[in-house]
Amino acid sequence: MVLPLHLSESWMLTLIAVAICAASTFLLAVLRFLRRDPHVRGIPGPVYEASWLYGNLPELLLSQPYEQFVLKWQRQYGSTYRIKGCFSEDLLFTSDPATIRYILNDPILFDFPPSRRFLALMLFGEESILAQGTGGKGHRHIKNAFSPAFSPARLQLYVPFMRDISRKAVDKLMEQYLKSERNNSEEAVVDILDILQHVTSDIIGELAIGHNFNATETDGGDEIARSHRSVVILGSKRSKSAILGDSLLPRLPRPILKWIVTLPVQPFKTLLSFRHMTDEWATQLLRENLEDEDDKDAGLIGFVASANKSKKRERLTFQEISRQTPTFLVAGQETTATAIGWAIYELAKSPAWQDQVRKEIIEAQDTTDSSLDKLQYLNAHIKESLRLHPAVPHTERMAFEDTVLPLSRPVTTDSGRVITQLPVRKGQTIYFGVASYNRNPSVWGSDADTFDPLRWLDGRCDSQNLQGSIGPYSNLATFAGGSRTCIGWRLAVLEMQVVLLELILRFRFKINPEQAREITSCFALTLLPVKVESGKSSLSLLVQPI
Ligand code: HEM
Repeated sequence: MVLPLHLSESWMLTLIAVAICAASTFLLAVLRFLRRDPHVRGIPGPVYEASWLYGNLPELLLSQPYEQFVLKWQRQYGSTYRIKGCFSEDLLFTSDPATIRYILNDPILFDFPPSRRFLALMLFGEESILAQGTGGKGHRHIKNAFSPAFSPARLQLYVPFMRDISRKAVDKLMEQYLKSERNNSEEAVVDILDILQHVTSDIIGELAIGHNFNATETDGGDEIARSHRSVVILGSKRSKSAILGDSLLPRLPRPILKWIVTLPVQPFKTLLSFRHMTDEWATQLLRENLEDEDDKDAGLIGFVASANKSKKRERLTFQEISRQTPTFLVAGQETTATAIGWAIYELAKSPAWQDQVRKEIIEAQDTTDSSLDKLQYLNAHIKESLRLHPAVPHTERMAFEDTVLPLSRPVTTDSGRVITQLPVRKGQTIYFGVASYNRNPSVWGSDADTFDPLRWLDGRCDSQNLQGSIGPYSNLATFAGGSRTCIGWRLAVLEMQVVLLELILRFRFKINPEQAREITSCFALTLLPVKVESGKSSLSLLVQPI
């Protein structure tokens, strides 16, 4: 039988790709075996759940709730333990404040493993801040140039816009409420996840690139917003084969990889289409900015481009500016939607506390702009929510040289030796457990696992009373720290303040008793509070207008 040419070609290509992957799997397994680090291998950790092919990664990445295994392991083995990766690779997992500080604060010794940078490179281009290594000049150069665009004064300019979008979200919620069936208390079950995703999409679009996606009003927005959504959905699909793919693909030689990503398969098509679309948009935006001295409507990217024009030395290149467009859209949208979702979910769980937060907002004389920081209950709620539910629950670093990790507490190895520091070899992957650190009893006390916003008001979380201080915001690991500290953390907190304020004023949220047990934390690109049914995630709560 003769296959049509295009079909036979794509079959051939797929076969070659499969053969390459199989050969690399074998090579990788051999390499892993030869490079096993005796120090890390001797650290206690969960072996019983691990399979040779996937290691403990299915427990880490696919279990619901996400915390199920990481907290169990933390209780059992302490803040530093070993887990298994694909092909039985020894990976270190840590929530130890001393180790984390050491790792985050040395940008040359530790950075993303090549696999992470490769993903960013594919999706955003090599000039993206996420694709640049912290050991080189490029990362610092880009970060220094963009940081002023996220200053408190600059972000305040966008508060009226954020309020505007939040009020559109209120209207949308009301529309859905009116369409839904109500119970005797006039409450209706409404899924708030899509609305939050549209709100944060609109805000990041306007802030980053001065473009209104109009996602909240139109339930999805324009072509770029929809393409961005497809990327988020693609990234959130988790499975054992995705785990294997994530482990294998980035290790293939660059030319083979470049060829593989051009294969006519849907995931690559989605990624490339998003990249082309945002590239085109950013190019047009920057051209306009170059021609127009006073282009005030070009968002943070335009602000940086204007500042760049007046620089005599160390100017950013066109790509160094434009490639941050897709980076900010992806890094800043889903994360913030997730964070707001968790904050509303926690309010819904505690009606009395919710009333207290609302009362404070109503009684405040001034809830505009900078006065948002004075709303102590609202801010305590935001901090506690970010502590217990970090949108990025763990991240990875690789040691680029042999080194010795400090430990704040001694670890007893499998052979019974007590160690107070841990030597690791060049190439060792270390998981930084953000969620585990934020719930580490050695840092936050024995009730670290309990949602208690009052801990932020009674001095328990003052720096001098905590065993560790890591991130840029309230000693939380939520926005990481060191050279890869989240550039958008102030924006995220401001967005949470504005959106929550508007929603709390207009609606009362309650847990729907029928779904109370079904909502769980699910790691799908970010850590979401959702019920997953037939592949669709939802966060349905009982909503009642005030
Ligand atoms: C609640 C919301 C957010 C959370 C929890 C969050 C969390 C994080 C974390 C943990 C990192 C470090 C990643 C790592 O080391 O592996 C990071 C980096 C980053 N975030 Fe955020 N983020 C949030 C919102 C935003 C926003 C609104 C933006 C908008 C621009 C943004 C842009 C970035 C960028 C560009 C980086 C890379 C920084 C670098 O490599 O130097 N994030 N974020």
